[in-house]
Amino acid sequence: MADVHIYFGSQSGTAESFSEELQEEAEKYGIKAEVRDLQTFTPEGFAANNIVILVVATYGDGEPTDNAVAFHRWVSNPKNDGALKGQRFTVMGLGDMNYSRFNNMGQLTDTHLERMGGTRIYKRGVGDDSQDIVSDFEKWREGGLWENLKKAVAEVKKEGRCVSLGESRPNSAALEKPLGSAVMSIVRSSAELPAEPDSEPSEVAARFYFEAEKCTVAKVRELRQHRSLEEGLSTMEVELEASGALQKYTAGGTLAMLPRNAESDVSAMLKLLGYSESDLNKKVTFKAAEGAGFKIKKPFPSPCTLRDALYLYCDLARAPTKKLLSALQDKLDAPAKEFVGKLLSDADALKALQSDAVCCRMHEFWALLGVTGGLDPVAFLLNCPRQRAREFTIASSPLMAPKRISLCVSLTARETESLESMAEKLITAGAMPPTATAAAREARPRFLGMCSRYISADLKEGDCVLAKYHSSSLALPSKDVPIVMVGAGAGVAPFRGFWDELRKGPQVAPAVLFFGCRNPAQDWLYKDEMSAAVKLGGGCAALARMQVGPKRPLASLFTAFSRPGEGKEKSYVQDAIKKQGESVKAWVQNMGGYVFICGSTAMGNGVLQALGEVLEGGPEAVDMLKSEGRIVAEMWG
Ligand SMILES: Cc1cc2nc3c(=O)[nH]c(=O)nc-3n(C[C@H](O)[C@H](O)[C@H](O)COP(=O)(O)O)c2cc1C
Repeated sequence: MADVHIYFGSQSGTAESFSEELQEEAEKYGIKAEVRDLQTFTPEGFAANNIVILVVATYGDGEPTDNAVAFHRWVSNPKNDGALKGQRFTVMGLGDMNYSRFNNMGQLTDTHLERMGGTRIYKRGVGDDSQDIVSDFEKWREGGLWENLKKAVAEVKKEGRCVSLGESRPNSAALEKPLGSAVMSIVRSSAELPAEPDSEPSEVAARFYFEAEKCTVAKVRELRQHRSLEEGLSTMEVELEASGALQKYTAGGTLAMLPRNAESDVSAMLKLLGYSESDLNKKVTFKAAEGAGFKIKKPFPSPCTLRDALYLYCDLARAPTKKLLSALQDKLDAPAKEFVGKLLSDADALKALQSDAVCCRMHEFWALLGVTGGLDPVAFLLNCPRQRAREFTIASSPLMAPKRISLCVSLTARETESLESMAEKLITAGAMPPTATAAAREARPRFLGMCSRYISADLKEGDCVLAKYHSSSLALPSKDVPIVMVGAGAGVAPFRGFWDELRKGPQVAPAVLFFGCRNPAQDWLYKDEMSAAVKLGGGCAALARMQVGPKRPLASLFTAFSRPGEGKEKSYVQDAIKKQGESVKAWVQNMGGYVFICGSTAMGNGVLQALGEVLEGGPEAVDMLKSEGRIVAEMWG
């Protein structure tokens, strides 16, 4: 039995990979650790552990990740008080400071474990994904975790747990063989494939592929008046046919969608793996290396084509991870093998390679290393970082469009940093050949976001994508109270769904929209629809009565343009809020209204600050309204 059990609650894989790092590092300290997915948690199995580390992320609005729901229910239940008597624990929580319930799960897990009788052996860690979550995790690990764990392990060995636990069985997940024991087949036709044994997803990130719905793209259109991919200017509306569980979607909810790698990344990777374009239709499957008889863990749904494996399930837009390098190292020729060995033993060099600012792509790394082919395809496909689904706020309402979900997606684009300084660091560390400097000087194309690039440049009507729906805190209240919506750019997405819902509903209290963009002639998204949703005559009752045609649900529209053109004064949505300060105060504080904010973090924080200036009670009033769920902000970037 392991000395320490590391459980993770993870949605997109960060908590899972941090747990794996802890397991690996524990070995250096002579501690036997084992990682477990909270999905496989059973009360008896969990309670039987002497020392546990919980690495848990927070999702939704302060909620557990999908794989931690059952665990969270169990630890929250006061009936289970005392069930963990004598267990030693520590918690690392992952979250994002932009959410009002920052790190809620880390905090609650820590409190519940103590309430249930556990003993905290080391302080709770707090990771903030809006800043540098990797450094937060490192600081927590290095601030005394290992000393305290060693002490706890020695105590347990000497004194035992000191509590009778009754009958307890280890978690069945621990008995399964690891993924490393799988082998891959790649053949021309499905008929040649060996039978696949029963299997399940290997990692949290891979679970999405098995659970998501396949949906057809019904429509793709540019929403900006001026589009230029070269300048990184594009905002697309995507309409997806809502299949299966997606038909239960709500306005303001979240849709996670899986992107595809760019063709150039796949072509370069095919060569490195010893394949060519003509192999893309070959079928790939996995089976256990030691023969049938136990379940294997699948990296992605198979049998599938090599095309899907490379385009959909592998993330080729990032540098290799430690896991992938370790898996490939043995089959590399010298000197690449030695360079990779050096890289694996040097945390700073690895960090430089994986820096978000540089964004070194998978094939760029191998080119700098001087490797042009011969990578082991089985090790690559099993261990390559998985492609993550990207989340978007839904821009439609099921009341108006029950079978179609719209998304509004702006292209993420920025100048790419050169690879040169990263290559120099790795050369100095002995983890790259000196020839890398010249190769690293070559110009690189502009950095484009993985999913927004795919949508802007590649997605077509009739394509099929994998998508999954999640509810969110952006939802209209059931009461008839004022609604203040504030969105800039693609941040208008949920409000398009909202004005459609308001059009169908009985709302009498005013609903107003503050909308911001750069230039009204170039990027005013949904301009016609938005204008057609606003009451005529600035809300004048007499004019409203005269109105014909569909209901106009918005009492007012306030616009702000940050680059309005020569001679015109620029303004931002926060300026418009301040200008309408008295009305905003009356809607929110006198009439019990709600404020919804959606868009970039900079814009959202500016709006929150402006609200702090116009509302009675200042920033404290804003905090109070946030905690009551009457100011809801969804921010990104
Ligand atoms: C849709 C969504 C909702 C989130 N909600 C919260 C939240 O309420 N509180 C919080 O602190 N962090 C929240 N986060 C941030 C995640 O907890 C954070 O990014 C974490 O590192 C993810 O870990 P994982 O990759 O293991 O799932 C949210 C992230 C997403 C994408």
